[in-house]
Amino acid sequence: MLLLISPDSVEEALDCAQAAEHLDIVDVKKPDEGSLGANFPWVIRAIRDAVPADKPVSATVGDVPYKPGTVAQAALGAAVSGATYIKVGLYGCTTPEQAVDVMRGVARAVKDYRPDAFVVASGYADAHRIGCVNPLALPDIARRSGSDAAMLDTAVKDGTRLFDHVPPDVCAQFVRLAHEADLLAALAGSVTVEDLGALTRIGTDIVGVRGAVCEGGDRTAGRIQPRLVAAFRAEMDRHARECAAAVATAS
Ligand SMILES: O=C[C@H](O)COP(=O)(O)O
Repeated sequence: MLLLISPDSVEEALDCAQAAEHLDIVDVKKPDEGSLGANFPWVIRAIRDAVPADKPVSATVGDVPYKPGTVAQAALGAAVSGATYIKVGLYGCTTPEQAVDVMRGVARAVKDYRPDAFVVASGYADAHRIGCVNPLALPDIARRSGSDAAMLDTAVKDGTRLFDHVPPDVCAQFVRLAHEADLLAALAGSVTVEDLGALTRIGTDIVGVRGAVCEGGDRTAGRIQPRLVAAFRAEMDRHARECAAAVATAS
């Protein structure tokens, strides 16, 4: 499982750089503009310059409306600024067709510019609270639009977590659907170390985290702490070892 950490500024990205050996993807966002709030192009550029060259930089394009042209242009802006993972939160899409429209535009805009870019279609585990597409529709939306990964995050950061809205067995179904479509499955949403066992067992490819590695567990007032990133990674590695041992024993 890959670890994606979301700094909100160049300063926090430098903290991530200190913990670079423990993480896999640096994900630029602006949490005060929403769950997948988009940051400024110059912040993405500065963060790309600040983190080691072998760490991919991801950027969120926002909790986007159903405006395929606008979103495609914004996604290209993130790619031009140096992000190679482009994450789009399909907040304003109420049907799978709308979501496919948006993601098709994003995939084309981004991959015409940079064919090796990685496009992530993100829905929300608490979609029922905001009226957007159902979480289990995401893998098919990602497949039909030419995206590379299907993701879930939570839209409302009120202390509830991914599994409060989409229990582990349904997340497992999400991962299965993504894998059947040849996509990576990414899961996030106030994930804590307590969730890592289940996330590992169900075969999650990417876990996205911010709050759990911020001081006091506070994703808005707290700042990312390199020691918390290291501790989180150590727990991920422990679960990966336990899972591998259980598989070996069973076979
Ligand atoms: O992409 C992942 C998000 O940054 C998750 O943030 P969170 O762990 O604070 O919900």
